[in-house]
Amino acid sequence: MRVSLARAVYSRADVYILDDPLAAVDSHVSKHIFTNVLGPKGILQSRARILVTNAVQYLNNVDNIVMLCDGEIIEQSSFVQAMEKQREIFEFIHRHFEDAQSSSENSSMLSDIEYAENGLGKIDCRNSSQQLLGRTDTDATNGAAVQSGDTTLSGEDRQTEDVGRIISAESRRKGKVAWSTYSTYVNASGKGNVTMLYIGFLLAVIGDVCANMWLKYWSSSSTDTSKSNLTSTHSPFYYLYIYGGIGLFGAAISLLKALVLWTRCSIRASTVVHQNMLTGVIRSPMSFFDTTPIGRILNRFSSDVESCDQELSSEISNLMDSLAQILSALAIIAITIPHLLVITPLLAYASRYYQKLYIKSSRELRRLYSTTRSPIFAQFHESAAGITTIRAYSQQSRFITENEYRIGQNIRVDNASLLLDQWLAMRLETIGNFLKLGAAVNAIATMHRSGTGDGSLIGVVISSTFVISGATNWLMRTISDIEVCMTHLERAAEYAALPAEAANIIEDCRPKEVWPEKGMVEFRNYSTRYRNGLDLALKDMTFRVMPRQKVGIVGRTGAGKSSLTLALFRIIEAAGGQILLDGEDISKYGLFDVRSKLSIIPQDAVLFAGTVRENLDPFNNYSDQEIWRVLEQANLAEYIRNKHKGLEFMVAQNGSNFSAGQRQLICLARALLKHAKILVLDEATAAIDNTTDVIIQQTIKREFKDCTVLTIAHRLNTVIDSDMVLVVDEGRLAEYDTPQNLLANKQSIFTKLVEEAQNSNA
Ligand SMILES: Nc1ncnc2c1ncn2[C@@H]1O[C@H](COP(=O)(O)OP(=O)(O)OP(=O)(O)O)[C@@H](O)[C@H]1O
Repeated sequence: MRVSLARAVYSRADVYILDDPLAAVDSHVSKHIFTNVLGPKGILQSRARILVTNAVQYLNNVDNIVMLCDGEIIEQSSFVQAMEKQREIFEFIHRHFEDAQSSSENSSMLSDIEYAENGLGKIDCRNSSQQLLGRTDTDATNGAAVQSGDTTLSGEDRQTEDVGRIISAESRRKGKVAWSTYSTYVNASGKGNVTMLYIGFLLAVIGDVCANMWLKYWSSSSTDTSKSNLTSTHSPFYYLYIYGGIGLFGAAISLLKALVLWTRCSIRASTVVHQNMLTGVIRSPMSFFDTTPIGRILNRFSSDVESCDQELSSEISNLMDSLAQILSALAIIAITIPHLLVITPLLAYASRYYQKLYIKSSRELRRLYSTTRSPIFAQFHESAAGITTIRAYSQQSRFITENEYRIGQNIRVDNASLLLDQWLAMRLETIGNFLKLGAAVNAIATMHRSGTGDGSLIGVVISSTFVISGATNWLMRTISDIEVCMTHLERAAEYAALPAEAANIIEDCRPKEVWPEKGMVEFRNYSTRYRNGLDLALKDMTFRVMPRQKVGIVGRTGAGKSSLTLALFRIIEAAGGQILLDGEDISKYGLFDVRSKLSIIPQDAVLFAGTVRENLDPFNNYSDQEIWRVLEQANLAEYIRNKHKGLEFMVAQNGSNFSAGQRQLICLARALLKHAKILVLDEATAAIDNTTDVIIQQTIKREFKDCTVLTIAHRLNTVIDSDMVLVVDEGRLAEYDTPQNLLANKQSIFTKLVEEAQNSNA
């Protein structure tokens, strides 16, 4: 968020629209942002600012407040007017402070600890608006303090960004395609299918030779009879029928070959290659997705797979056809004028020489073509995803230029490939012409020697040399194209062999159905990092959460709170130490067994394209009644009911037809439905207004009273009545105690966080 904000600030626009920039940051940072950037004395003071926010505490510092309800503006006024009129805005602000106070009052901590003693000053909801009205803006000292605090934060941030931006360069192999890639394709096609194809190929060669030899026999028998003035013993239909029969045989073989190739080998190979690739990517650890742009993955799944789907099979078909033509023509020459074969090795050698030169460049060019395509996909994906930002900053021309540049780079490679094709074609044509010349000279010499010469024989030989010339040309290109296509298969196979996460299920070591029965969570000297080469995100953490305890996890932005939950789900694996659930080390179980036992409402709530029902219950395990019950509990039932189609209402891709808050509520409903023994709430209500938040908090308390709940929160009021509070600081466990004890210690980080929250609310 801070990076987006910085980008916005430096765009120097006239109007700034800031969509809840304070939602996912702690109170310290949010106050800093408001004071130094968005507020009346901030950097943007001379610019028009439209701030979309739930952060009610800043409303007295804005010029105009617009309140929306059900898509309509229900009130619009300055803060002072709104307080005087005491209508919707007043009610909303009032409710916010009432809720804040009631959640504070609910907490045992607040009843035990004298707030006044800590110098925090209780918020009086009756006076809240007056407090807001009378509040002077952040003074210079405060601002300075915040600023000094942020210097460290910016430092951290820069460091984080540097690391976060590391995108691994796309690998590009060099040299020959390994034989293992060919065998991968043969195995994917199915060995039985390949054998059938091979037999079909041999039969096609035999059919071709027979057809040509029959033609020769036919024409020579008519020459013989005319020479000896005899009538042929067979009618022309005899020859024609047999020739037709051979032709039919050839056609049947071709059909069989095509069927085997296209309906068995090709489809099977494509399915297997795609499936393996998909499995490889889906099973990849998070570090892969962190370092691989989505466009690169899309490129492999589109153009590389397309090449396996379409090009490769048609090239194999071409290869078989041209090879069959060459072999049958060679067989005819060998039977008729064998000494002509002497020149064929020479010509074959010359063709192969040029083909080898060609393939070296062509293969690398194709690899380069594939790697220069990925940035086009990546940039296109990035542009489509950030279209609103691009338009808002009028950066269309920059993105178009960049797109053109990337396409240009790709076309340059394509152009070089086309030129290379012409280079090869010219050389192969010349070689073919030498063969034709050799055959013609040979025929004339033979006729000259014998004085007569067998016309039919010479005709067959010359036509065979024409076939050899054309087919050799075609064969050389096809061999090259197959190798080039194999570079795509090589790329696909590379994704199929990506390093995978731990096994989903370890058959020899599966937890009991009821595990974790109690819900005890224990971290023992646990450390983790996002990937090799990065600093530890969590360092030597040791703590224990007792069954049914409610633990609030707090800390500054970037302290490591979310990493803690990722570690629990084994999204990132341990660099040292252990995590135990009910005393069992989670690393010994398969990932499915661990993850299916936990529930999470994540910071970025994820919804999938499909119906509301599918999003809540993808495996169809629950009845409609149960689903409505959890929707009711999540305060969403009315909204979904109003959608007419109810549970069948379609959720758009990424849940884009739901607001951020509603997406979180659907995740809450999902967790309520699953009702796992351990629930993790990662800023689960960051995008939800305070009143709904209070309802949700009550629901969670009621419904998960028998469960262990770990709550990560920036709004401290949501964790202040937890059984325990765990403070994370720079990846370390800084404090772990009851909120009462932590607040009793004026030096504790938790006390400071609460003070900051109170200050920003005051
Ligand atoms: N995918 C990632 N790759 C590399 N480093 C990461 C990644 N995600 C987080 N980090 C780093 O790990 C550290 C802890 O981040 P984490 O997201 O756990 O913090 P947090 O306390 O949850 O922050 P916030 O309150 O903003 O959500 C930070 O230094 C962050 O830069």
